[in-house]
Amino acid sequence: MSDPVLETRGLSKRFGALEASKSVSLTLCPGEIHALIGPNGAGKSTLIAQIAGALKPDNGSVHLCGEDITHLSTPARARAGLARTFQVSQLAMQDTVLQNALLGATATNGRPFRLWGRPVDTLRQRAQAALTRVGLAGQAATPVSALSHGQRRLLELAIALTLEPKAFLLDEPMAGLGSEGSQNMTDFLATLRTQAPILLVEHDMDAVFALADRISVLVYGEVIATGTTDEIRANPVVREAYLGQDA
Ligand SMILES: Nc1ncnc2c1ncn2[C@@H]1O[C@H](COP(=O)(O)OP(=O)(O)OP(=O)(O)O)[C@@H](O)[C@H]1O
Repeated sequence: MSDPVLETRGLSKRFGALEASKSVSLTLCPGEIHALIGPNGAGKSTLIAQIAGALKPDNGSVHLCGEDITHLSTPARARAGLARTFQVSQLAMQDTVLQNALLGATATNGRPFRLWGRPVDTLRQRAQAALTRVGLAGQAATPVSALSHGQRRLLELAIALTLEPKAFLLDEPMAGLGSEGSQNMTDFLATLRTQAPILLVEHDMDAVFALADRISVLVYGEVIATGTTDEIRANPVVREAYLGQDA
């Protein structure tokens, strides 16, 4: 297998007596979608926060394209090519779709709102290209508050795209979407992997099993299994701990 784009080595995090991450080692390889699943409270968001730089691990390290990025801040990791979308929407509701996308593009400058060093037109083109990619080019002048929930999720992905990422961290992109919205998002993510590999945290098992090349199962902060969709479906420990007998 080729070298991983993103790798965690022995990430550990405690909240008091609770071990929310127990020496988690994962890889994300070029072109793949690696899904991270597990019951509520298993530690998925805690792990994503450590990878994105929002939470400092007690032990372990995070590597992007072979570089140790554990010491970098969240914005520095984003500039290095780690694009994260959030479980809870963080869009600027009163601003337009294009303004929100531009914010993502300017963030790669390291100097939000100060566009020295990079022509504004280039940033605008990059933002517009990302909106076209997610199908929101026609809504560029629309305030975010007027978008549907599904469109807002797509805008979050457009902002991630403006970072020209090396890897995507997607935390529950299907959350709050109806079945049609989930299907649209599933179709979109299937195309997105050609741009950069995706570490996908998701509760929607239909989407996970449709999209993932590999799945890791987290239970009580520990990866209890990693494998292909067929291997995970057939794993008796996973069925017992999470998927149930019907999977
Ligand atoms: N800042 C914190 N302080 C104390 N405990 C925390 C903190 N953040 C998370 N936890 C605890 O760590 C455990 C893992 O939480 P986490 O949110 O990472 O799980 P999760 O798998 O993402 O859950 P969900 O699927 O419900 O989003 C939980 O028991 C949670 O209560």
